[in-house]
Amino acid sequence: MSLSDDSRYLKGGPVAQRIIAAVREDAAIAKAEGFPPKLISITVGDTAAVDVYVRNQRAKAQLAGIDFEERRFPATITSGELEAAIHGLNADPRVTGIIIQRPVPAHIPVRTLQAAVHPLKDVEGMHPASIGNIVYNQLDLAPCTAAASVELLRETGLDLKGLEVVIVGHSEIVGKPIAFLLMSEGATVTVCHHMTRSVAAHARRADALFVAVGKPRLIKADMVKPGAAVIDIGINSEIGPDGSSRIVGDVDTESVREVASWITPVPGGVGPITVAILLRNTMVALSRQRALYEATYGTADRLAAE
Ligand SMILES: NC(=O)C1=CN([C@@H]2O[C@H](COP(=O)(O)OP(=O)(O)OC[C@H]3O[C@@H](n4cnc5c(N)ncnc54)[C@H](OP(=O)(O)O)[C@@H]3O)[C@@H](O)[C@H]2O)C=CC1
Ligand SMILES: Nc1nc(=O)c2c([nH]1)NC[C@@H]1CN(c3ccc(C(=O)N[C@@H](CCC(=O)O)C(=O)O)cc3)C=[N+]21
Repeated sequence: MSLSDDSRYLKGGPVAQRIIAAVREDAAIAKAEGFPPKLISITVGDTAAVDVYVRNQRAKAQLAGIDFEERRFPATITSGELEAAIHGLNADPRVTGIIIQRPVPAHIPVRTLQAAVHPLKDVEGMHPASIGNIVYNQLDLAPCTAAASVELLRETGLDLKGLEVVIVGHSEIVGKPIAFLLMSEGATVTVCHHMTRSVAAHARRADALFVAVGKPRLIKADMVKPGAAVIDIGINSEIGPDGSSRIVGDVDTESVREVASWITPVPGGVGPITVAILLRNTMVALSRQRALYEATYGTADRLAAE
């Protein structure tokens, strides 16, 4: 059996395609009604994982009928200058959503930037006011990667209620929101990080293991419970044996696939769904903006109002 036919592989492509098809229909309707969706990506400096992400955002946005614009800023820019640029985008009625690609250079506090994005345009749900919603189980606009990872776990058909879940990595954009999303589904959640005494001891208990650290092959077969679902979120650029650059996750897929019942490939797992959810979130943001527009002008039809 070829690897791509192996049912142990939880592939992201079909899930992403489903989401993008629905976004495409919504976007076409919104456009016809005078509300074309537009997503702006802000990149500061250079990072390989960001380049892959932005390239795919552009391609899939085009497929879905969402305008996409990349704003690149040099690593030497000040936080104040970036905040001013974000405020300009907040005020621009043509802009539906703003995503700030992480990481940003060390001299810029990323939280200040995330808080500068207007919550109605916050398509990643990273504004402190937005991320609070997932604590209250309001889940329709969650951080994209976290939502994508949970979406892939659902593909296993496992009952999330009471499921033993272990998450390795507790960043505010991936690990922590996954924990909240799964708690709201009734899972029992353990979160590990670099101070955890034995990641292996926790990981071996997991029915579902999520890994978002950024270290190739951190998770080996002896850290995985037989029959578990392993969701590999890592996106790491590596130079392969033939000298060319390639993307690998955080899991030693070749050995872990012999133990796990399900495993997400990298590439082709969580990544494509992350992009699709970003586009879906852009449509959620647009519908919230339209609701406000309607409440303000008494019509949802911008063409009629102008
Ligand atoms: N597929 C996708 O859509 C996406 C993939 N990614 C990828 O996921 C990975 C993680 O991203 P992100 O969360 O932003 O990264 P961060 O660097 O922000 O977080 C990494 C986390 O891993 C923890 N950690 C570090 N070393 C260890 C260790 N040895 N054992 C256990 N935990 C450890 C850190 O803990 P502490 O803080 O305590 O040091 C931290 O919580 C990266 O490879 C990134 O490229 C990210 C976003 C989207
Ligand atoms: N604010 C912010 N949010 C993020 O979610 C975020 C970020 N910053 N910075 C960078 C990381 C990385 N990341 C990826 C998402 C999808 C793919 C992706 O589409 N990967 C495909 C394609 C790989 C390819 O084309 O080679 C795959 O895994 O199959 C990659 C990387 C999101 N991140």
